[in-house]
Amino acid sequence: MADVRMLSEEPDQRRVLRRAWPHLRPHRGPIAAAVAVNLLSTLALTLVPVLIGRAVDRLLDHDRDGLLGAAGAVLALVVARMLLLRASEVLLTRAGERVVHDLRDLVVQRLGSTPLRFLEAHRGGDLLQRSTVEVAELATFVRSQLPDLISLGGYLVFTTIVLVSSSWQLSALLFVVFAPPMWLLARVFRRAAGRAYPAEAAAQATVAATFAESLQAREQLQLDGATGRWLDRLRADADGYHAAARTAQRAATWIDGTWIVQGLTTAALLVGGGLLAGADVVTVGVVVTFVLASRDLFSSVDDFTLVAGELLESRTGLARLLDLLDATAPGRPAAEPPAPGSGLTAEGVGYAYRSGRPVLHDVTVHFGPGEHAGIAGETGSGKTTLAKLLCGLYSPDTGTVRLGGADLAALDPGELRRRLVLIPQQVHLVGGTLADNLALTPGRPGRDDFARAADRLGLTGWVAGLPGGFDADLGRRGERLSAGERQLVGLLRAAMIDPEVLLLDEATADLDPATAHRIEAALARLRADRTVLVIAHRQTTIDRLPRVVRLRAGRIAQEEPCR
Ligand SMILES: Nc1ncnc2c1ncn2[C@@H]1O[C@H](COP(=O)(O)OP(=O)(O)OP(=O)(O)O)[C@@H](O)[C@H]1O
Repeated sequence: MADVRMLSEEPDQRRVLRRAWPHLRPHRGPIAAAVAVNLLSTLALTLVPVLIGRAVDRLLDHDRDGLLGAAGAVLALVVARMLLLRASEVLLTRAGERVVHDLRDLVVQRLGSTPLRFLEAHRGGDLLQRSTVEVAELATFVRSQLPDLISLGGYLVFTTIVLVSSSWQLSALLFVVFAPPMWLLARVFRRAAGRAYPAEAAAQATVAATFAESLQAREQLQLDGATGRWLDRLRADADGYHAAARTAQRAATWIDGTWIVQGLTTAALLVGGGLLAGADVVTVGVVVTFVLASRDLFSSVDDFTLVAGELLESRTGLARLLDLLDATAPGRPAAEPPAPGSGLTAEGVGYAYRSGRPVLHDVTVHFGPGEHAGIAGETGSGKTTLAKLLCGLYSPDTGTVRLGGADLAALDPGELRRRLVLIPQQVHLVGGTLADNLALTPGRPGRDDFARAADRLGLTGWVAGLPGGFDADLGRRGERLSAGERQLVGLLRAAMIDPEVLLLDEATADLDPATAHRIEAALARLRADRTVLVIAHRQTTIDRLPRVVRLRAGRIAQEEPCR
């Protein structure tokens, strides 16, 4: 079995920003502008305590004009800060939303074109969590926390510069009393949160996956009377999530220690500042500036630790999303499309769903252009698997499938889907009308195309018989149609795509004679100028086919002579 790159529950959290850079680069201009405006607004805020300190010194000097000037400057700074902050929030949210929007598009596009083997190897809930919940959380972070995070970072830098340039002695005192314990607390929090948050995200994904599975398997679970046991599993997953969430909560309590450090620092500043002012080393205004700025600094550090928690969570989500994007990145560049009309060939093809248990062995078979043939064999002999390999839905583990000489694995996926169409046993339909389902065909076909396809396949009467015609509501996932009727929808889609090779995996469910006849008649009309391969499950079909390739336990057993 060819290796599938499995996504880890614990994503690679190193160099997340560098890995995200290719997705940020197209938006670097708006991001840089938003960050610059945000930093300007932060600078305005940082200068307020300095001006208040100056105002206090003017007051003590009985300098009335100086006092009024400082007070006016404070007012102007506050207004400027408000306007700049608002502008930066709008700019940053706009730029961030664009990045998230593009990421969402990309993940949908990658999941749509990634090999089925990758999708089958992962739990649906996990992929759902990464491609929807993780993206939504990133969008929330960009809208609500990212502007704060940038302001806080800027505020810490600007305040440090202002304080050091006002008094190095008080700055040294502030640094010695405040920085080491805060650094220690931040380190402990980071270590605890670094483990707890990914574990919480993984446990949440497990609950989503089990829940999604229970919806898919609900009928079978009820039929088997296994609902109780399944509930036990759901409960165990929920307990796991609960425990992981509590650990994450405990990690967050380290942040409370910052209150004690803040109280100690204010006391130290008041005593140290008082002594320095008494010795005329600094003015009273500088002490006021320090006390005010340090209070702002504390609340910034508080906010920073809170936002840092959100940042770590969002970083985990972004890392999980980037892992998914890396794992689903397109492979080698597409090869030149082959000229039409050289037929379809499997050369020494082997395939295994699970390691060491191949279901196809060394299958070599050629179907010429315009040939009408069947693939038959007992249940489980590998007919459906061969059909999926012949239309490029799966890539073989060994050997090659070629269309007119070109390896299907190297063809552009769009080209592949236009030239080879497989109608499976169970055609999957989406909730909505017949027209909604027919519209899910390359080239954005409209009503006229639907009507032409129906006319070409002799299905106009069948469509007219549905309540509402093309507007007939097919129910959730098309459940109002039988397996055979779903295949008619598949044939209508195929008629619009007009592929070079059409593979039909006959529905195994019992078809009513009218539907069986409609499928046969539609296939006969579709045959002209194209290779049509039928995975034949019914003897009546086998009897009608001009050539039948028979599989036994994954090998070509015999070819029945042309009739
Ligand atoms: N998605 C899958 N994962 C694992 N094993 C699979 C999967 N699909 C098919 N198989 C196994 O591969 C083997 C071949 O299955 P396949 O569906 O190709 O046979 P088939 O001849 O089309 O059978 P049928 O006539 O019942 O449709 C079977 O043993 C089946 O259990």
